[in-house]
Amino acid sequence: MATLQSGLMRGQVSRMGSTQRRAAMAVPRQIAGLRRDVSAQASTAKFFVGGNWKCNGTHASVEKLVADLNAGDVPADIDIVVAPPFIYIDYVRANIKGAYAVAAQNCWMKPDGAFTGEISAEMMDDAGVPWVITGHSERRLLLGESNRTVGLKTGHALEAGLSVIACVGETLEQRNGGNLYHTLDLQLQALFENVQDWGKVVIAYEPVWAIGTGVVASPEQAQEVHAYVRKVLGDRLGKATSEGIRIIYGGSVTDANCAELATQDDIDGFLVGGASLKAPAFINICNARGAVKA
Ligand SMILES: O=C(CO)COP(=O)(O)O
Repeated sequence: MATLQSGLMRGQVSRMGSTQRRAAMAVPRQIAGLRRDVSAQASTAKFFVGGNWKCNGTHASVEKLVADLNAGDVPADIDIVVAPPFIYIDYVRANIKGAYAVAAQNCWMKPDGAFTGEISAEMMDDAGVPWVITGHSERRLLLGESNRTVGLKTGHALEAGLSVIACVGETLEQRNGGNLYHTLDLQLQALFENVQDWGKVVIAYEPVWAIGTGVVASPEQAQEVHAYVRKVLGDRLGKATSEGIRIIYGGSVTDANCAELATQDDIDGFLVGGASLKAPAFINICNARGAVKA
């Protein structure tokens, strides 16, 4: 229990239900040591906050969320992107203020054709949607998207002119089985095989065990993985490129835990699920580092 407590934010455990507590107890605070020295690199990137609304909302609730986001003060010197369900994207795009860009939560990997139910990156570009999320763990795990599929979608979206938030992250079984870095290596390799222009890619590290569980990675746990990802990027792309790529953290981020996470050298922002549906919390997360207001 001491290990669990020390790995979580203060007060978090007492607010959890029993299922969440069990999940939290299975999360080791100390993960296997890094295979390489990662201390030589640090981020120079602009802070980035994404709100992934997932499959949530009604027209009425989306209208209210947009109005509430429009009423809030957010920093002018960061990037903020919200990802509504497809059917509400155009409404949000047309009505949200300029501080926020919109994203789709998925895209297809061909421009057009007989792909019933899919929406292509070209269509998003045509409809004024500049961002897309690829490789979210819910699509990997619930819809069977492989590393290869995620790589192809990411590469295709970039070629179609979109910017991409590409998600990586391990399950609890992978972490506990000592496969954290191997899992990340394979996920990143699929991106290396398909991405030409890294200037339009944000990487979201989202440990599956932290998504929607209330069990946030500790700042040290998140930093350790972010530093590893940046080192891998640096080895493949060069130090200057890797330092400019945003590596953001997702998994039970709230306005209570974001400030401490944001102090870590290699945490360049957040991808927020549940808390992005509440405007005051999301606005507070956008202000996690404190900055000049828009
Ligand atoms: O999956 C996530 C963002 O993409 C994280 O979700 P939660 O913030 O609800 O844990």
